[in-house]
Amino acid sequence: MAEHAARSCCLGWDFSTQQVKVVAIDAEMNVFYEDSVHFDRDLPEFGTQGGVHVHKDRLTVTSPVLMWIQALDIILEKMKASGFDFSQVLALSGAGQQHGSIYWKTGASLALTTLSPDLPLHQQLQACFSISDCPVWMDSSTTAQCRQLEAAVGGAQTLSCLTGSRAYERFTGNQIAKICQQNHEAYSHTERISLVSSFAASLFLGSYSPIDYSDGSGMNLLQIQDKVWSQTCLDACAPHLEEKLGTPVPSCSVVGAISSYYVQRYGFPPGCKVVAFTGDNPASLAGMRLEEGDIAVSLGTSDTLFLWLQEPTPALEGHIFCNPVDPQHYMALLCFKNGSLMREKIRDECASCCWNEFSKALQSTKMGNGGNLGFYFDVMEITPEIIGRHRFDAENHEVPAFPRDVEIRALIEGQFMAKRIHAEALGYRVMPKTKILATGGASHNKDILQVLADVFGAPVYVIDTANSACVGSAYQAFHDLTGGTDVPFTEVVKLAPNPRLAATPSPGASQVYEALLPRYAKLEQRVLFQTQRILE
Ligand SMILES: O=C(CO)[C@@H](O)[C@H](O)CF
Repeated sequence: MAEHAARSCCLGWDFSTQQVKVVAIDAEMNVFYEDSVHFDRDLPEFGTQGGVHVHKDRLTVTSPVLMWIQALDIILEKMKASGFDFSQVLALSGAGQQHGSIYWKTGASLALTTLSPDLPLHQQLQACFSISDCPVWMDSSTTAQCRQLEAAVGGAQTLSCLTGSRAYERFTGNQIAKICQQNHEAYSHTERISLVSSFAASLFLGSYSPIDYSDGSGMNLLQIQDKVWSQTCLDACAPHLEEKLGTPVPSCSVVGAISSYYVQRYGFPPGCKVVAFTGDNPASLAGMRLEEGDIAVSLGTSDTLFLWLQEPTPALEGHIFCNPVDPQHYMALLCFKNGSLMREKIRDECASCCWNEFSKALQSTKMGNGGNLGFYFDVMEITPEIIGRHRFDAENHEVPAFPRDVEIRALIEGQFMAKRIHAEALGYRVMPKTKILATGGASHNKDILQVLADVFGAPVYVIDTANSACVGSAYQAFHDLTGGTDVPFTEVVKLAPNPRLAATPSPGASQVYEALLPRYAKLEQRVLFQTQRILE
């Protein structure tokens, strides 16, 4: 890569499932450098697939912590070889895949604080971990621990109100409980437990970084209203846990200056600030510059909704996290498993495998689809737990089939009505200034986006979120440089490129869907009840 002109900047890191990524952003919010190290391709000696090891039980999923450290060594050397001017880095922050946990062995802090600039990190830290293969978010082996935790606090809804989510297998508290129960020797020789985000921050700090409120909200351990650990949850998971976790901090906190290791080995300025790292989804919310009342819809293999909430109503579906940008507010995450795979199936069955035909069907059918409603879940849905295809006519009679064009509209209207209904159940409300930010594969189809705008009654914008977690982390670094919460985040990032308007609500859309949404909600409950009876 060409020699870079010296310009003050911030770095944004992302320690994601499959790679470590970095972007450099200048004061005009331009991304002028990006790089990545792909675990499977660049570190084949660890033998991961998609950055993880899926164990024989098909439930346990881990990643080797030394792989993450070696990836950081490689990416820093790549930046150095490319002539990147580290002396211009004013601050850095980052993100990590949520829920993963790292177990620092007793005495590891000494190695972390006395790093020699003559050696790479991985050679100096290889004896610092009591668990070498760390559980990550794809793990689903802790169902027993989830039930124990919910029982200890008084049930799933109580846990959700306390920590923002009912117990989920991937959530860190349940993972720690499993390690404490099944590998107590390792647990007792652990002096610090980090999330992937705070682990990465610790590498740059040269000491243990605290866990931030947002990523800490993904553990089933943090009281999201008071922003302190729930002693009941800690005690239910493992003994002496609070001392191993440290005290959580606001997501836009400076946690220290960069370790002298990076000053001497790479030329970072001694005053380079390290801003608390957070989870990849909270960082993406910052990267998409979501504001109060906005909603981000990622239309991918599974569909994910990011919501900005002032007053959340925790439920048994979805997740409420502390907001990474405004410590007084919250964010929510809703995952819908039957996303683009379902859209592609109906395209193949009803539009001759052709997106243009699919779009023509949406153009030729009216909003509300003549009262026909459909539920399309070829794999067990997460939100809510329904499986199968269920179609209803205008009189709520279940019918075996729809004409092709009606089927296509019923799929898309149903997917978006479900999103609105479950978002509103978490406390979300469409506001006059609401923007919908669409991203992911299906956001390239303007007819699908038109239905999204009509169902929500709000304008739809499209944004590129390829590096949203990295970019959001760099924005956070800048935010802290310019005064932290004293200066609105939106003010700091106002020069960033704006999203493109793609669709606005059709005339009469709100009347149509205000009438249809309650019907859809009632029929969803009916189908949910049917599914639960079948599964019993
Ligand atoms: O489990 C998740 C969120 O709850 C995933 O989005 C991970 O953060 C992906 F790394």
